[in-house]
Amino acid sequence: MGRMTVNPAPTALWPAPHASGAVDATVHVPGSKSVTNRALVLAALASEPGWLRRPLRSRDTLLMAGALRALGVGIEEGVGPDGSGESWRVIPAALHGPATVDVGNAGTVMRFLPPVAALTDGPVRFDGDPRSYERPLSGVIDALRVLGARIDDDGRGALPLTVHGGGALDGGPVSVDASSSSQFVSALLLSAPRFNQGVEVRHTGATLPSMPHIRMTVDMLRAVGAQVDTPESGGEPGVWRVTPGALLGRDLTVEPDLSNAQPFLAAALVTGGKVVIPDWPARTTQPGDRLREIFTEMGGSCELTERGLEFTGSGAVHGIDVDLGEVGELTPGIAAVAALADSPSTLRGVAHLRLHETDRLAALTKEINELGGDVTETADGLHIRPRRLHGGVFHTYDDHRMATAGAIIGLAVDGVQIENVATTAKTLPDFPELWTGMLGD
Ligand SMILES: O=C(O)C1=C[C@@H](OP(=O)(O)O)[C@@H](O)[C@H](O)C1
Ligand SMILES: C=C(OP(=O)(O)O)C(=O)O
Repeated sequence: MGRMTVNPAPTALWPAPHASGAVDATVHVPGSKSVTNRALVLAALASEPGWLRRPLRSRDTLLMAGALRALGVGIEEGVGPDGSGESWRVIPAALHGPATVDVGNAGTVMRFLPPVAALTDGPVRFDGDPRSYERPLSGVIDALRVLGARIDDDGRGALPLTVHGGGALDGGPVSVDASSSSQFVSALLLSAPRFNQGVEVRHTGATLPSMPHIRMTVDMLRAVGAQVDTPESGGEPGVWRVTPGALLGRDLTVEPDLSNAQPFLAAALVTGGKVVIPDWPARTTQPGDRLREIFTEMGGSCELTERGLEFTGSGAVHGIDVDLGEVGELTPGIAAVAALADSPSTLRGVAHLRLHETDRLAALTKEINELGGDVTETADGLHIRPRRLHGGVFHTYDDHRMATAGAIIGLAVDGVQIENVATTAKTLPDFPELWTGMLGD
């Protein structure tokens, strides 16, 4: 079992609202973290300014924007060309060091930015939350060294570290074991159009999690004019190639974060109610789109209409046996629903979650069991046998998805208190307001 990160500061307890009946609400979910942070990097590396509309403003994306600004990129508040508000104008500029980057505990910032830093003309120091020192990064560090970068770290292949930008990077072929995080592959691909020789990334590990997130990287690169060859476009299995070339400045509207839609859909499922999520994309690479299928198997039904995704619970919640390797970030919310189901569940393919914001397998097991549940860890996931749960404190370990998982359980179980609900600010700062708004609708 891995180590759970514990916030040493005493933090407030949030009484998770108990649902008195079936929810019936429309919830506007803010923009996708994964899309916003990729769009910021690509816009910063482009050869002309671009627009980002309805960007997510959360801890992870503000850290990304702050880091790019520290490297010289202009990111201004603005009104988009169509007059809509809530936009960022990204103005690329020569990338400079020295600079300091705070990654917080954002996987996207700690993995996507070292390749960008290698293109600057000076030292860029990376630091972050204590947990960021424990999260895997060696795939990015080792690969960048092979591609020509100079990096000082303390020998652990992790944060903190300094990338000594040389004004350019050779690029070329590189092998990486991305079995601990798909973000290693995404990181190398995102900056590769700016490497002298582009990149050829060959994944060498036995497994590769979160493929939809790699597809998101490829799609977004292509949308700004990059040439990318992938295993899916007829290339070799496990090999991605990016050709060097200039990137376009685009006008991109960010989709709602479908993984952050999860607790609201779960609310419809566990209360036998209905939730509508406006602007659910008809086609997307976001892993949260798989919820339509997973939560249907668990007892709900859904329909994409002109109002958005209309999701309805039947009143029954069923267990599920599912491999979540492609959609690991959905695991905490699925585990919460599974703990309230009428039959056991097996969640598989997510061993790498032990190195996410916290050890999510250990944290879910401990917190659900402390409310009276019966969860056991397996080598790559969880067995969940539903039991009658009781109230108590649900600890979050600085993990936004633990907080939302606890809130789902609180809908059905009286007296659940979430410790440090404010940790949802990592990707969804408005969570408590959206949650109580949904219940009051
Ligand atoms: O590239 C991305 O935006 C992400 C990739 C996934 O990371 P891992 O492959 O490390 O699980 C996912 O869990 C994370 O929330 C976001
Ligand atoms: C794993 C996650 O985040 P990160 O981008 O920090 O890896 C997550 O949001 O579930």
